[in-house]
Amino acid sequence: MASVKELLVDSLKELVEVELKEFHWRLMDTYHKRISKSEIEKADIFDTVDKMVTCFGPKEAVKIMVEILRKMNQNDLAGQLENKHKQSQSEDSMKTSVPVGEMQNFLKTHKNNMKKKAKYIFEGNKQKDTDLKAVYTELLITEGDMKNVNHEHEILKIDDAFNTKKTQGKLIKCSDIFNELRKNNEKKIVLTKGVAGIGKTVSVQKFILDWAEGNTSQDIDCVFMLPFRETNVIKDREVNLHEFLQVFYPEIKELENSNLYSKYNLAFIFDGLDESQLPLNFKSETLDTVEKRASVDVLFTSLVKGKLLPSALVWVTSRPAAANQIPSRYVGLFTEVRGFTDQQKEEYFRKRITDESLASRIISHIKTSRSLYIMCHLPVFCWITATVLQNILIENNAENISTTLTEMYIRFLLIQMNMKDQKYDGKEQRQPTKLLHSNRKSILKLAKLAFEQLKQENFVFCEKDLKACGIDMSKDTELTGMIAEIIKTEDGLFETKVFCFVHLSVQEFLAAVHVFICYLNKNKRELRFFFENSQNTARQKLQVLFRNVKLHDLIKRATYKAMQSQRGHLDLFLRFLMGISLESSQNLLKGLITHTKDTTESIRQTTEYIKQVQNKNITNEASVNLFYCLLELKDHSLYEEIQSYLSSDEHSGRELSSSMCTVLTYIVLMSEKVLDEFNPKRFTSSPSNYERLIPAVRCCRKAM
Ligand SMILES: Nc1ncnc2c1ncn2[C@@H]1O[C@H](COP(=O)(O)OP(=O)(O)OP(=O)(O)O)[C@@H](O)[C@H]1O
Repeated sequence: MASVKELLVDSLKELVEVELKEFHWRLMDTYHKRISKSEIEKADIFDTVDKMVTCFGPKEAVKIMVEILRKMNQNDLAGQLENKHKQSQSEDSMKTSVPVGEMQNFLKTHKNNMKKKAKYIFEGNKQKDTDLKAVYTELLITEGDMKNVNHEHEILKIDDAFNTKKTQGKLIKCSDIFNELRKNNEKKIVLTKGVAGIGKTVSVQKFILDWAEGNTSQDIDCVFMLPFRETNVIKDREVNLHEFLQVFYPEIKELENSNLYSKYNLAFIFDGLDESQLPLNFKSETLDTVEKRASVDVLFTSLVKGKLLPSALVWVTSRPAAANQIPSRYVGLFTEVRGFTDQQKEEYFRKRITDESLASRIISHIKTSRSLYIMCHLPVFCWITATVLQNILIENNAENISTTLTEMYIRFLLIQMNMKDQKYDGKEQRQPTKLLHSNRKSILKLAKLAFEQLKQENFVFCEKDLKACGIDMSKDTELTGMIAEIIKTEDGLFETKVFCFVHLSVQEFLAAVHVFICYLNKNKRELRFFFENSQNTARQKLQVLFRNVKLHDLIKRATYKAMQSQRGHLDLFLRFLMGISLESSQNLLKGLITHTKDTTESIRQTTEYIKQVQNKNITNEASVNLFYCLLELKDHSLYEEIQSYLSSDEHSGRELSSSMCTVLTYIVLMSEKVLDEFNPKRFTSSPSNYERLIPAVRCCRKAM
């Protein structure tokens, strides 16, 4: 039986040249938003069919062709196409072992299951799941410039670069993501980047919920959500696509011989590329059939390349540093999650905290602290802040509220420990030092686990990994609130449980706690990771063990390691490590740490060092991360310096480095303030730096 494409080609072959022209004109007239004019103008019948199928999917392409042929009075041709398509569908369904009714049942059940999963946000509290709709606040997502993501940008075609730049900055709703992709061109993957905790996973969840509730993207029959952290578990297996999906969706087991992969519109969402342990080798073999087995890496790269299931849609999310692992030539739409605007921050707190007066108090409190307010553009930080401040303000009306990200995470740790004690051990609320002291062993074990796994870029662990750090699974309460079981897989007779931290940022925070405690306790063996490199001789390795490790040395090495990391997996860790070194943080951690250390001089040296690095030519991500590191050290001087450049008409008197230009742009974007006039010449005279300032132009009334 002929394929859909063959049926479509056969129909177009019947048209004479002028009729084909009319067909193209009608197609463009109605669907110009989804298919580009320039592509269709020069297309022959084969190109036209290919474009239609890629753009609309096979079923919809037939429907559209029938509709246009009817408008052209080609009723016989339209009728023939419709009948042949129906016939081929019923023949197909007879060929498969799965009757149509059963398939429809599966699709319905799957949609329902996806709805149930997407309904709640995973915040580590099994007893009290957070309802997505109750707290979901629209996020700022913009169409970005792939050029900024890909290191190979020099080889991008000029017209590609122009096309992306033209629309740069356009706002995109997560529920429209695939509609936007299809408007763009025939490439089928969306790549969304965003820093840790900015709301990538929640955006994906919101898309799924909207789809599963029948509100958007109803042309997609089936959506599969595939978090990279979970796919890592089977990364070494050889599987075909069906077997791969079955690991996450056991309900598709019976559909192996069905027409699910050939006749239905499918969307695959791969969340968290930065957590992937796949080699992502796009130059390796390519798979083009569902039946053949290959490594998970080949399956994923073939889907992205559009060779495996060419009409399926793919959405990949990633933290910025890892996003460049997908070559830009496969990306049809590139978006960036930018977090909450000032208005959205407020909206979030009002949704999350139902007691209106408490919400108002929290909002006004956050507004009084500059760094807290800036940080709150990160939704994850809003969540932690809401949890912490709610607790503090309800409990003891305290006025002295911490302001750094790190201090918020320490308080979050205290809240989770307190909740655990009250729930499982029936203990009354206790004073923080006592609370940390009594949970010391558990926290130290978790912190060790966090660091051990972070070093290896591992974000999911099995019972064996927990045991290696002395965590006893039978004492389930040890894990409560900070770590959670995510999946259970059945491997033959054995059941494997897989765990992860409640949020990746919690793992990064605990890893920093571990490293700081090792520094305090002079546990040099544990700190070797920062001082060693592969070229070290055995003697040099031994020297590390005898060296007196100074805090600013350790931080310098950690900064270097973080900037070396391809996937940026140490960025947040670095911020926490700096934050913990402050005396105020050490005081909060009393009970967990046995003694504190005066770190004033080390911190002075560290801030100086960061400012030196900021003057060098470093990546955008490193610039922004180091800017945050300074805020973590409660050093607001860079922030204030940049504000002064923005508010004055004068030349700053200082030529800003490329890194400082990035930070300036970042501050302008985050502050939401519309500048009256933006004149890059005030800050820099280097044309290459102007490029880093382009996004800031969006936020001003007049740009020079
Ligand atoms: N749009 C939103 N509305 C309300 N809360 C949100 C939103 N986006 C994120 N959050 C909150 O922030 C937390 C972190 O978000 P999410 O897990 O989506 O971040 P992420 O970008 O995927 O981070 P990572 O790269 O670390 O995995 C969520 O658990 C939720 O509490």
